[in-house]
Amino acid sequence: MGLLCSRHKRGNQATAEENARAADIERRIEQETKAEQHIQKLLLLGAGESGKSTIFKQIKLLFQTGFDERELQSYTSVIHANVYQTIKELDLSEEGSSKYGLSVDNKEIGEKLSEIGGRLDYPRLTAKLVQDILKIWKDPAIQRLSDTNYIPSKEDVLHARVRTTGVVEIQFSPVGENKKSGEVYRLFDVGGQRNERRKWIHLFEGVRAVIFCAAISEFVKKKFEELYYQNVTCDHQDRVFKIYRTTALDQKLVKKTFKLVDETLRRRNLFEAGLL
Ligand SMILES: Nc1nc2c(ncn2[C@@H]2O[C@H](COP(=O)(O)OP(=O)(O)OP(=O)(O)O)[C@@H](O)[C@H]2O)c(=O)[nH]1
Ligand SMILES: [Mg+2]
Repeated sequence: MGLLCSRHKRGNQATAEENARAADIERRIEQETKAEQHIQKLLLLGAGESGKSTIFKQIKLLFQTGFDERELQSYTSVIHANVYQTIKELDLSEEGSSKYGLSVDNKEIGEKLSEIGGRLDYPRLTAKLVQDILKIWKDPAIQRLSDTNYIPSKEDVLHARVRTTGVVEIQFSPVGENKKSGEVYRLFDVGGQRNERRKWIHLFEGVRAVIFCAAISEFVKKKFEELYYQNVTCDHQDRVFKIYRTTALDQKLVKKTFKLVDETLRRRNLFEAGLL
């Protein structure tokens, strides 16, 4: 833009100015490229609902600014939508958690209603069914969410579910007990739906590590490892293959896991630089 605007100026002065500006832009691009080189890019991959965005949110909470009031509030509509979408899951979630699951007495009703909700033709609404619906409505898990003053907590946001479309990124430097790692990471969160693939595939080659989110059994882990080593090409021999088990909802565990990822990558960097 700046270069185009100065076109109307006449004489050497304008040219000198233009040259200076062009040099300045070039210097800035160079600086930015150099700075970019220090950033380690990490890509979160995995099927839909495998917890990629949950990890992304945890990283934001752990190593970045977290959620401000507005962001928390913006999740209210998501959480309310989740209630309608997942009344079924409310009764199946973790034992004893009255916040995210229906109370034990109401589980059976929850199951019955969600089964009815899934039918193609609904039965006539009887007095008994209305009573059941009222009971569910009064459950603390539901009441809490319908309070007019309700503002989602961090935990609620972690439990909230929105399908990701496109690519979302965050840049951070992990902080340990009392010090920063020194590494700067850029984490990419992408959609797990098949039709999202074309939006992130270009990132694949440029990333330092792929963090694969999946519920993985010992058997699948072995198979995965076998396949990886059978298929690794010369170009990717410097890629590290490691499996860490974590629960995306458990902040402490995610922090520990990320520290391990950070350590592995830092050691790898030193090794590649010939320092180790
Ligand atoms: N019980 C349980 N639920 C989890 C765990 N991790 C994530 N969830 C929940 O499962 C859902 C996962 O959703 P996301 O993190 O949005 O999944 P995603 O991989 O980003 O999905 P897409 O964006 O559609 O590709 C959320 O409702 C989470 O709260 C976990 O370890 N245990
Ligand atoms: Mg997602």
